[in-house]
Amino acid sequence: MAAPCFLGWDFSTQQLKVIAIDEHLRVIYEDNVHFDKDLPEFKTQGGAYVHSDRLTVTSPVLMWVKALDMILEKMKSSGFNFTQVRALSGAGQQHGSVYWKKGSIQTLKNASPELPLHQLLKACFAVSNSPIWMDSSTASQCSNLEKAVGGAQRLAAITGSRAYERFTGNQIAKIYSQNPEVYAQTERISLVSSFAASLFLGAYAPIDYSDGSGMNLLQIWEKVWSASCLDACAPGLEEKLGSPVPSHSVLGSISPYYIQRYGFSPDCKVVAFTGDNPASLAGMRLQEGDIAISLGTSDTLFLWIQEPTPALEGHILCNPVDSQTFMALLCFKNGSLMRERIRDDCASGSWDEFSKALSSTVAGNNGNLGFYFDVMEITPEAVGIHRFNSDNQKVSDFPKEVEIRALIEGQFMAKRIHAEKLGYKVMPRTRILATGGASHNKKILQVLSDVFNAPVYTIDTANSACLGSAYRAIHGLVAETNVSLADVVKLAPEPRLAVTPTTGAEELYRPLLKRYAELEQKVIYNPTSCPVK
Ligand SMILES: Nc1ncnc2c1ncn2[C@@H]1O[C@H](COP(=O)(O)OP(=O)(O)O)[C@@H](O)[C@H]1O
Ligand SMILES: O=C(CO)[C@@H](O)[C@H](O)COP(=O)(O)O
Repeated sequence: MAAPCFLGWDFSTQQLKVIAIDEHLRVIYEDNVHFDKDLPEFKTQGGAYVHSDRLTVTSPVLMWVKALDMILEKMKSSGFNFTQVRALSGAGQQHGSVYWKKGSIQTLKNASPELPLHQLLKACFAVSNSPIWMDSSTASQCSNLEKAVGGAQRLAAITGSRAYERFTGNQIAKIYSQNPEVYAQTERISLVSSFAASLFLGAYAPIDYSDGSGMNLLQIWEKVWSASCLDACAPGLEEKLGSPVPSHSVLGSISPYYIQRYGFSPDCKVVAFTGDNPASLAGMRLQEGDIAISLGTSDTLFLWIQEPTPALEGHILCNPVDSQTFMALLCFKNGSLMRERIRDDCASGSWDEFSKALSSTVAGNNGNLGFYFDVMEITPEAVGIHRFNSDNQKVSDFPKEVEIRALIEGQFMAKRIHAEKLGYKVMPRTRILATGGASHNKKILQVLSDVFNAPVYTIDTANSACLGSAYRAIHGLVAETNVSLADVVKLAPEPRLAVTPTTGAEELYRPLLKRYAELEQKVIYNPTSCPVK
C-alpha cells in the first residue's frame, strides 16, 4: 500500500497553490497556478478586476474552478499518486463570497468525471464575478449594519470587528439591495474557503468558525450567526449560509468525481477549509507571544490571544486550531502590489536591484519617512503617497534608493504602531514569524527585524497557508479524540532564524516610530477635507 500523504490547498488572491506532505510532515510536492499568467483568458490583474469606480473589486469565480482543473491535471501528468491522499484541507483569501444558483447542488453532486469542472459548473453561479477582500464599495451597508446593532463598538463586541467594507455581510447586503433578483436566485452563499471545500466534497461545505469571523455576522463568543446582523444585511440569510462548524471538522469523503477522474481513494476525507491567515497561523505553529507577519498580496499581522478585547481597529477571529481561544489580525491592503509598483519605478522591475537599494541606504533613512497607499488603505484609512523630510516637511519626491527604504521602513513602522495600539508589546523573547512571497527577501526581513527590534524566523516554505492546511488535514482526522494540532505537528521542522536586529536599532527607530505615528494622523483620510498634499 502506498505511503499516506495529506494535501493542503490555498485559493489566494493571485494564485492557487498546493502542497503535499507525508506522514513525517515532509513536503513531498508543491505546485501553483498563477491566475494572470496561466489563465490569461480571464484578463485579471493580480488575480482581480478593479472596476471603474475604483472601489469595487471582484474575481471571476470560474477562474478559480479552472485553476483547480489545471493544477490537478499538472499533478496527474507529473505522476502524483492520488490514491495515497488520506485527507485534504485548504484555505481561501478571506471575506470573498460565492453565490451558488438554485439547483447547483445537483450539478456538484452528479459531476461527470469525463469533463473538467469549469465546464460542468459554468451555469452554477448567480454572480459570476465574486466580490473579494480588496473591495471597498460598501460604505453605506457598513453604516447601516453598525446603526442596526447599536454602533461600531457594539458590532465589534458581537462579531470581533466593527463594520469593514470587505467583510462578507456587507458585501451580501450590497448584492441584495442592488440586485434582489440575483439574491433570490441564490440558494447558497459560500466564502472562498467553503466554496473550494464544496468543489472537493461535491456538496455545499459549511463555513468554519475562523473564516466565518471575517463576515461581521458571526457571534465569535457563542459561535452562532447573529440574528440582528443577519436581519440587517438581507432576508433569509441564515438558510443561505448554512450552520457554521468548528474549523477542525471532517466534512465527509471526497466526491466520486475525483475518485474516477484522478484516482483518489474513496476514503480520502475533506476537512473544513478556512481563511488563508488562519491557515498560516497553523502552518507557522504560532505560539502565544509570537507575532506573525504575512507579506503576500496583502500584508497581515496576527497573534494568538486568549482573552481578546474587540476594538474599533483590527479584527478578532476564532482561533482555527483551538476553539477556546482567538487570533487578532491587522490587514494592510497596500502590500506586495505596492512594493512591486515601487520596484518597477525605482529598481527597473528587479528585486535584486530593490534589495541593493536597501543595502546602500542607512537604517532610519536620514529621517526621511513615507506613506505609500496606491489604494485606500485599511490600517489606517488613508490613500495617496505622502513623503516627509527629516524636518517633517512634505516633499514631492525622494531619490530612488531613499524611496525604496522609505516604503519598506514605513510599511513596518505602521505594523509596529498598530500592533502596539492593539496592546501588543515587543518583549525580549518576542519572535517574529514571517511568511508570504516577500519573506523570500532577506533585505526586507532585515528592515522588519530592525523596526521591531526582534529576531525574524521563517519556515521552509513561504506558502504557510498551504502547509497549515495540510497540517489541519491530519489534525482533522484525530481532533475528535482531543489531540491538539501542536501534538500532531510536534515533529515538524522548527522555524529557522533568518535575521537578527542590528545593534542600536531600538534607539534609532524609537523616535522615528513616534514621528511616524504623528505624521500618520496628518495623512488619515478625512472625507470632508483632502489629506495633506
Ligand atoms: N524576492 C522578493 N522580494 C519581494 N517580494 C517578493 C519576492 N518574491 C515574490 N515577492 C512577492 O510575493 C507576492 C506573492 O506572495 P504570495 O504570498 O504568494 O501571495 P498570495 O498568497 O496573496 O497570492 C508577489 O506579488 C511578489 O510581489
Ligand atoms: O483581507 C484579508 C485579511 O483580513 C487578506 O489578508 C485576504 O485574506 C487576502 O490574503 P492574501 O491573498 O493577501 O494572502
